[in-house]
Amino acid sequence: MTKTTSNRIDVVNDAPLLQVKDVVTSFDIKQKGSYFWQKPATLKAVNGVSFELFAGETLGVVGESGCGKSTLARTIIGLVTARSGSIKFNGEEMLGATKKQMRLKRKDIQMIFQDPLASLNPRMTVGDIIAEPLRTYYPKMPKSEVEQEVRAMMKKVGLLPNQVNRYPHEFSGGQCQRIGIARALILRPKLIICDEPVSALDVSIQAQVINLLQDVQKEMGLALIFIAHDLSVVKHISDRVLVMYLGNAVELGVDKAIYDNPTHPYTQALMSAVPIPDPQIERNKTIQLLEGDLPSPINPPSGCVFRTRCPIADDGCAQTKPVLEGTPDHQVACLKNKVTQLPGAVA
Ligand SMILES: Nc1ncnc2c1ncn2[C@@H]1O[C@H](COP(=O)(O)OP(=O)(O)OP(=O)(O)O)[C@@H](O)[C@H]1O
Repeated sequence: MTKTTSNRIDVVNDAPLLQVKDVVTSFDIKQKGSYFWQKPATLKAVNGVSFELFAGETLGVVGESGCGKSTLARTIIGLVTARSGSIKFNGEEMLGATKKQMRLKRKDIQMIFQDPLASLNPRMTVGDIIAEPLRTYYPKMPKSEVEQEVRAMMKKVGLLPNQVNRYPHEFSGGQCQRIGIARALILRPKLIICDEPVSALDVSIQAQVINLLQDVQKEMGLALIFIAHDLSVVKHISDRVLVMYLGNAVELGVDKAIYDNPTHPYTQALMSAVPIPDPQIERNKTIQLLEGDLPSPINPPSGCVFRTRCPIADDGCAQTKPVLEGTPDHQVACLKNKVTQLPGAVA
């Protein structure tokens, strides 16, 4: 796979399509062994995350399991409600929007899920699955037009239009993900949130699905939020990357800054595990292993949440919580390591 150049579309005034500011999403958790009169504990799955996304741009979101990537995605699309913060889409606030307002916005924001087969209704034909959003939002659209749209979309995503009456179980994992993509695209959204869209697929199929996403992104001017464990995949597809740890954004920057100059000790550890195509460099590199377990998000460490596993933390890191700071192209939330712009590191 070769890296494509940025798809970002410079819109009037360069206004962001999506503005996420200080978003906190928490869950009330009844702890094991607690009495019924005891208040549930609060688990902050997303703890004050902020970023902006522009039309046509791809933001990769990385971090180990349980760091809040999916909850962030589900909060943006409105499947869970944020406790506080602001999420603006096209300049309009989505938090606190009425159901009717939210329904209209949902037309422009779609989601693709990790398990392609499980995310499709097994009792519906592929044609009905892809057509469902059209029927919901345009109930008066003539049947023949719906059929035409569905067949055209199947073709666009590499499915045979004559498979329209088949059921999801008759398709491979990669084909099921194409069905999910067709369904997400049928309303011509502006943003697609892809939550680990290729993790469940064979490596050989992953590249096909990613290339398809990139092709439709270019053609339709889509913005993508791409959540993944595989940092190589994120590098290939992203214009910018957000690194999360225990519900917090610890580093945010253009892909070159994050991959060539990882600055937060957590990002450095993640990046050290990414395979390098040159066998000699790969053989000689040191993988930074993270000591200790991920702390419980119910009882996170004071100050910097990464300090309990950080090789460079000192007493000060327990006192002050770092915030993202740096340049527009590269920001880091660390009290010890600050962004240094390497000559030529950032385009
Ligand atoms: N509905 C829920 N109720 C209670 N806790 C939840 C809920 N959803 C997520 N969590 C908790 O929130 C934290 C973040 O979970 P989330 O699924 O967002 O992380 P993730 O980074 O997407 O992980 P993964 O990569 O494994 O999907 C975890 O501690 C998880 O247990």
